[in-house]
Amino acid sequence: MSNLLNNPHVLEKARAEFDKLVGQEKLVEEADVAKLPYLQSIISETLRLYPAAPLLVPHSASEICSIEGYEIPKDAIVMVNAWAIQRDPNLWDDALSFKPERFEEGKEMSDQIYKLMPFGLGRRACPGMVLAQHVLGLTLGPLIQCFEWERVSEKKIDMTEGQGLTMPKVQPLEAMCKASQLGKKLLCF
Ligand code: HEM
Repeated sequence: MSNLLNNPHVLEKARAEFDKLVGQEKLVEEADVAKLPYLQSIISETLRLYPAAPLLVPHSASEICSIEGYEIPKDAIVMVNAWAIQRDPNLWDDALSFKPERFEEGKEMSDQIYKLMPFGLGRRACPGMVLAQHVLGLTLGPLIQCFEWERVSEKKIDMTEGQGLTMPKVQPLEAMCKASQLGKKLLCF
Protein backbone atom coordinates (compact mmCIF):
# COMPACT_ATOMS: atom_id res chain seq x y z
CA MET A 1 0.00 0.00 0.00
CA SER A 2 2.86 2.40 0.80
CA ASN A 3 4.31 1.98 -2.68
CA LEU A 4 0.89 2.45 -4.26
CA LEU A 5 0.29 5.64 -2.28
CA ASN A 6 3.69 6.98 -3.37
CA ASN A 7 2.89 6.07 -6.99
CA PRO A 8 -0.79 6.99 -7.56
CA HIS A 9 -0.53 6.24 -11.30
CA VAL A 10 0.25 2.60 -10.40
CA LEU A 11 -2.78 2.48 -8.10
CA GLU A 12 -4.97 3.88 -10.89
CA LYS A 13 -3.66 1.34 -13.38
CA ALA A 14 -4.29 -1.50 -10.91
CA ARG A 15 -7.85 -0.28 -10.33
CA ALA A 16 -8.45 -0.13 -14.08
CA GLU A 17 -7.23 -3.72 -14.40
CA PHE A 18 -9.70 -4.83 -11.70
CA ASP A 19 -12.55 -2.97 -13.40
CA LYS A 20 -11.73 -4.57 -16.75
CA LEU A 21 -10.94 -8.14 -15.70
CA VAL A 22 -12.96 -8.68 -12.50
CA GLY A 23 -15.78 -6.19 -13.09
CA GLN A 24 -17.55 -3.83 -10.70
CA GLU A 25 -19.94 -6.32 -9.15
CA LYS A 26 -17.76 -8.67 -7.09
CA LEU A 27 -14.60 -8.93 -5.07
CA VAL A 28 -11.55 -10.58 -6.56
CA GLU A 29 -11.60 -14.36 -6.04
CA GLU A 30 -8.78 -16.87 -5.91
CA ALA A 31 -9.35 -17.93 -9.52
CA ASP A 32 -9.02 -14.28 -10.67
CA VAL A 33 -5.62 -13.63 -9.11
CA ALA A 34 -3.56 -15.44 -11.75
CA LYS A 35 -5.45 -13.55 -14.50
CA LEU A 36 -4.41 -10.12 -13.20
CA PRO A 37 -0.91 -9.56 -14.65
CA TYR A 38 -0.51 -5.99 -13.38
CA LEU A 39 -1.44 -7.02 -9.83
CA GLN A 40 1.18 -9.79 -10.07
CA SER A 41 3.72 -7.24 -11.32
CA ILE A 42 2.97 -4.95 -8.35
CA ILE A 43 3.57 -7.87 -5.96
CA SER A 44 6.84 -8.82 -7.73
CA GLU A 45 8.09 -5.22 -7.75
CA THR A 46 7.23 -4.80 -4.04
CA LEU A 47 9.08 -8.01 -3.13
CA ARG A 48 12.01 -6.92 -5.34
CA LEU A 49 12.56 -3.64 -3.48
CA TYR A 50 11.33 -4.80 -0.07
CA PRO A 51 11.98 -8.56 0.25
CA ALA A 52 10.35 -9.92 3.42
CA ALA A 53 13.51 -11.98 4.08
CA PRO A 54 16.34 -9.74 2.77
CA LEU A 55 19.09 -12.28 3.55
CA LEU A 56 16.85 -15.28 2.81
CA VAL A 57 17.59 -18.10 5.29
CA PRO A 58 21.17 -19.15 6.18
CA HIS A 59 22.42 -22.06 4.05
CA SER A 60 25.30 -24.41 4.82
CA ALA A 61 27.76 -25.86 2.30
CA SER A 62 27.44 -29.66 2.46
CA GLU A 63 30.80 -29.99 0.65
CA ILE A 64 33.69 -27.75 -0.45
CA CYS A 65 32.59 -25.62 -3.39
CA SER A 66 33.49 -22.44 -5.20
CA ILE A 67 31.26 -19.38 -5.71
CA GLU A 68 32.56 -16.67 -8.06
CA GLY A 69 36.16 -17.78 -7.40
CA TYR A 70 35.78 -17.87 -3.60
CA GLU A 71 36.44 -21.26 -2.06
CA ILE A 72 33.70 -22.13 0.44
CA PRO A 73 34.76 -24.68 3.10
CA LYS A 74 32.50 -27.61 3.99
CA ASP A 75 29.88 -26.66 6.67
CA ALA A 76 30.45 -22.90 6.18
CA ILE A 77 27.32 -20.79 6.57
CA VAL A 78 26.42 -19.03 3.34
CA MET A 79 24.11 -16.01 3.36
CA VAL A 80 22.56 -14.64 0.16
CA ASN A 81 21.95 -10.88 0.12
CA ALA A 82 18.77 -10.91 -1.98
CA TRP A 83 18.08 -7.29 -0.98
CA ALA A 84 21.34 -6.11 -2.64
CA ILE A 85 20.94 -8.34 -5.74
CA GLN A 86 17.39 -7.09 -6.27
CA ARG A 87 18.57 -3.45 -6.14
CA ASP A 88 21.78 -3.91 -8.14
CA PRO A 89 21.94 -1.24 -10.88
CA ASN A 90 24.04 -3.62 -12.99
CA LEU A 91 21.10 -6.01 -13.10
CA TRP A 92 18.08 -3.70 -13.15
CA ASP A 93 17.23 -0.56 -15.14
CA ASP A 94 16.45 2.36 -12.84
CA ALA A 95 16.96 -0.11 -9.98
CA LEU A 96 15.60 1.95 -7.08
CA SER A 97 12.39 3.11 -8.75
CA PHE A 98 9.08 1.35 -8.13
CA LYS A 99 8.08 0.27 -11.64
CA PRO A 100 5.80 -2.80 -11.85
CA GLU A 101 5.86 -2.37 -15.66
CA ARG A 102 9.33 -3.94 -15.69
CA PHE A 103 7.66 -7.33 -15.15
CA GLU A 104 4.95 -6.91 -17.76
CA GLU A 105 4.94 -9.68 -20.36
CA GLY A 106 7.98 -11.18 -18.65
CA LYS A 107 10.20 -8.27 -19.80
CA GLU A 108 12.75 -8.60 -16.99
CA MET A 109 12.24 -12.28 -16.35
CA SER A 110 12.77 -13.68 -19.82
CA ASP A 111 16.53 -13.10 -19.95
CA GLN A 112 17.67 -13.41 -16.35
CA ILE A 113 15.37 -15.40 -14.10
CA TYR A 114 17.91 -15.60 -11.29
CA LYS A 115 17.93 -11.98 -10.20
CA LEU A 116 14.51 -11.91 -8.47
CA MET A 117 14.59 -14.22 -5.44
CA PRO A 118 12.28 -13.05 -2.61
CA PHE A 119 11.34 -16.72 -2.05
CA GLY A 120 14.87 -18.07 -2.56
CA LEU A 121 15.82 -20.28 -5.50
CA GLY A 122 16.47 -23.94 -6.16
CA ARG A 123 15.82 -27.00 -4.02
CA ARG A 124 15.42 -25.11 -0.73
CA ALA A 125 13.27 -22.30 -2.13
CA CYS A 126 10.08 -21.44 -0.29
CA PRO A 127 7.44 -24.14 -0.83
CA GLY A 128 4.76 -21.62 0.18
CA MET A 129 5.54 -19.27 -2.73
CA VAL A 130 2.39 -19.86 -4.79
CA LEU A 131 0.16 -19.79 -1.70
CA ALA A 132 1.83 -16.56 -0.53
CA GLN A 133 1.40 -14.89 -3.93
CA HIS A 134 -2.29 -15.82 -3.98
CA VAL A 135 -2.82 -14.56 -0.42
CA LEU A 136 -1.02 -11.29 -1.23
CA GLY A 137 -3.27 -10.79 -4.27
CA LEU A 138 -6.40 -11.63 -2.29
CA THR A 139 -5.38 -9.18 0.45
CA LEU A 140 -4.26 -6.27 -1.70
CA GLY A 141 -7.02 -6.76 -4.30
CA PRO A 142 -10.05 -5.93 -2.13
CA LEU A 143 -8.20 -2.95 -0.61
CA ILE A 144 -7.82 -1.52 -4.12
CA GLN A 145 -11.33 -2.48 -5.22
CA CYS A 146 -13.28 -1.29 -2.18
CA PHE A 147 -11.48 1.93 -1.22
CA GLU A 148 -10.14 5.14 -2.68
CA TRP A 149 -6.80 5.82 -1.05
CA GLU A 150 -4.87 9.01 -0.36
CA ARG A 151 -1.76 10.00 1.54
CA VAL A 152 -2.35 12.03 4.72
CA SER A 153 -0.17 14.84 3.32
CA GLU A 154 1.61 15.91 0.14
CA LYS A 155 4.78 14.36 1.54
CA LYS A 156 5.67 10.91 0.22
CA ILE A 157 5.35 7.95 2.57
CA ASP A 158 8.63 7.41 4.42
CA MET A 159 9.97 4.05 3.21
CA THR A 160 12.98 3.94 5.57
CA GLU A 161 13.70 0.36 6.56
CA GLY A 162 14.20 -0.58 10.19
CA GLN A 163 16.26 -3.34 11.72
CA GLY A 164 15.08 -6.90 12.01
CA LEU A 165 15.03 -10.12 10.03
CA THR A 166 12.00 -9.02 8.05
CA MET A 167 12.93 -5.34 7.53
CA PRO A 168 9.94 -3.52 9.03
CA LYS A 169 9.16 0.09 8.08
CA VAL A 170 10.50 2.59 10.64
CA GLN A 171 7.36 4.73 10.32
CA PRO A 172 4.13 2.72 10.31
CA LEU A 173 1.88 3.55 7.36
CA GLU A 174 -0.86 6.14 7.90
CA ALA A 175 -3.29 6.72 5.04
CA MET A 176 -6.81 8.00 4.37
CA CYS A 177 -9.44 6.01 2.55
CA LYS A 178 -13.11 6.21 1.64
CA ALA A 179 -15.35 3.51 0.24
CA SER A 180 -15.44 3.20 -3.55
CA GLN A 181 -18.70 2.47 -5.45
CA LEU A 182 -18.03 -1.27 -5.15
CA GLY A 183 -17.00 -0.85 -1.50
CA LYS A 184 -20.31 0.92 -0.72
CA LYS A 185 -22.22 -1.87 -2.41
CA LEU A 186 -20.37 -4.78 -0.81
CA LEU A 187 -19.66 -3.33 2.61
CA CYS A 188 -23.22 -1.91 3.00
CA PHE A 189 -22.17 1.72 3.60
C1 HEM B 1 5.34 -13.43 1.32
C2 HEM B 1 5.41 -14.62 1.93
C3 HEM B 1 6.66 -15.46 2.02
C4 HEM B 1 7.96 -15.12 1.74
C5 HEM B 1 8.53 -13.79 1.26
C6 HEM B 1 8.76 -16.31 1.99
C7 HEM B 1 10.12 -16.39 1.82
C8 HEM B 1 10.89 -17.50 2.10
C9 HEM B 1 12.31 -17.55 1.94
C10 HEM B 1 13.20 -16.41 1.46
C11 HEM B 1 12.72 -18.79 2.30
C12 HEM B 1 14.17 -19.31 2.31
C13 HEM B 1 14.60 -19.72 0.93
C14 HEM B 1 16.10 -19.87 0.81
O1 HEM B 1 16.83 -19.57 1.74
O2 HEM B 1 16.56 -20.27 -0.26
C15 HEM B 1 11.54 -19.54 2.69
C16 HEM B 1 11.55 -20.84 3.12
C17 HEM B 1 10.44 -21.53 3.52
N1 HEM B 1 9.13 -21.08 3.47
FE1 HEM B 1 8.53 -19.25 2.88
N2 HEM B 1 7.93 -17.33 2.40
C18 HEM B 1 6.64 -16.86 2.43
C19 HEM B 1 5.50 -17.58 2.74
C20 HEM B 1 5.49 -18.92 3.11
C21 HEM B 1 4.29 -19.70 3.34
C22 HEM B 1 2.85 -19.15 3.16
C23 HEM B 1 4.70 -20.95 3.69
C24 HEM B 1 3.90 -22.16 4.05
C25 HEM B 1 2.60 -22.29 3.86
C26 HEM B 1 6.16 -20.95 3.69
C27 HEM B 1 6.94 -22.05 4.02
C28 HEM B 1 8.32 -22.08 3.93
C29 HEM B 1 9.14 -23.24 4.30
C30 HEM B 1 8.64 -24.58 4.87
C31 HEM B 1 10.47 -22.90 4.04
C32 HEM B 1 11.72 -23.77 4.23
C33 HEM B 1 12.04 -24.52 2.93
C34 HEM B 1 13.32 -25.37 3.05
O3 HEM B 1 14.19 -25.05 3.85
O4 HEM B 1 13.46 -26.33 2.28
N3 HEM B 1 6.59 -19.71 3.31
N4 HEM B 1 10.44 -18.73 2.55
